[in-house]
Amino acid sequence: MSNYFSMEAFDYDDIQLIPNKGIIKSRRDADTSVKFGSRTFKIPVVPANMESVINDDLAIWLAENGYYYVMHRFEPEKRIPFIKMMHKKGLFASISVGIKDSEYDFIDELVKQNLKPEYITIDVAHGHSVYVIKMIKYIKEKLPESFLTAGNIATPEAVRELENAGADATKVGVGPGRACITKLKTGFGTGGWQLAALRMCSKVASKPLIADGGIRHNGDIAKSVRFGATMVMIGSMLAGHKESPGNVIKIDGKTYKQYWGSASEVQKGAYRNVEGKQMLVPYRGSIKDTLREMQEDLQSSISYAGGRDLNSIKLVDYVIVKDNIFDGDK
Ligand SMILES: NC(=O)C1=CN([C@@H]2O[C@H](COP(=O)(O)OP(=O)(O)OC[C@H]3O[C@@H](n4cnc5c(N)ncnc54)[C@H](OP(=O)(O)O)[C@@H]3O)[C@@H](O)[C@H]2O)C=CC1
Ligand SMILES: Nc1nc2c(ncn2[C@@H]2O[C@H](COP(=O)(O)O)[C@@H](O)[C@H]2O)c(=O)[nH]1
Repeated sequence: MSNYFSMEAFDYDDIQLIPNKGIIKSRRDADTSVKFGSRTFKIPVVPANMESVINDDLAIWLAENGYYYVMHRFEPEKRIPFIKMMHKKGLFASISVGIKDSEYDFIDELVKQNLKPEYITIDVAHGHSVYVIKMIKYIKEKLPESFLTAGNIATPEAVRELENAGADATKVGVGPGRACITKLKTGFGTGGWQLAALRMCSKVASKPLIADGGIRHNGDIAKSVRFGATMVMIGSMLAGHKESPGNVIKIDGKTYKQYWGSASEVQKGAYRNVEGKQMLVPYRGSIKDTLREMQEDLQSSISYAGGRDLNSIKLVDYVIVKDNIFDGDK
């Protein structure tokens, strides 16, 4: 068992990365692309696989425009038509599954229909579980060509066990999400120290990690890359767009969109094992502008890191400046 007591706990707001001598003439020369599975994507960012963040139209747009996506699993009967639709359009299919018995039938049905989604994500709250390990083994046996991500987890032990079971990537983050109340309801998770948890997991990971939850500023993407993330999953910051599934709400002349947790009462339709809430996020226009700005900011990060691509960010020094980073206005 690791000794977590001696671990330095810090989060995104406690860290600043230290610049190196720049070697590129323009930020436009910085390459933000990332390989994940057999494909290369424009930026290491993926919208959360939540019903309030992604839908069919957005998945199509993301796949067509060089971005990674993961469709949510909350309309299970639509997954097979979704895979067929994406493949008919010549696009990759990336779906989520759970671990209940019916999900084994779903995998069997994919095999029966010879449907091979390029990416599968096992999406459960407590990913370090014998039932997740069982599902990983089943999927890798039945659909060995699909790139399989498993999560969510919080510890190096979990990374090792899920990788050893056959996962091609693991997803780190239990409780740091904006719509999350896991930390309050259960007392568990990486809320408040997600970045340190990511660093700890990256020390043992031999396959890609996805940092999931807690991103509040574009600079947090570069910080995630510095501490070991290949991909960064984002919910609340990508839920307020015209393309986002939530309803538009106007209050006192300001426009918002609804964002709800996947373990919220709204999602579950019942108040049972609720670990999420519904909230409003500011309306932000088109997602393509937000993703473009994320790419530009990441290009600046690469320049400050003194390199030409994302690898340069992984090597920079950093300082911990606890409770000292303000946005200039506070
Ligand atoms: N990243 C995060 O911090 C969190 C994310 N979520 C998201 O909410 C959605 C619903 O999650 P989840 O409740 O796992 O989905 P499910 O309702 O599909 O539950 C997964 C399965 O695991 C069982 N289970 C056993 N222990 C736990 C546990 N501690 N937490 C959850 N399930 C457990 C459940 O049984 P039973 O219901 O009978 O216990 C169920 O069979 C997912 O999309 C998940 O990613 C939810 C919470 C935290
Ligand atoms: N504890 C809970 N976590 C949830 C729930 N629904 C989603 N999530 C996780 O949050 C991230 C997104 O985080 P954000 O900080 O970018 O908003 C998402 O990918 C899930 O891992 C929930 O109901 N409870």
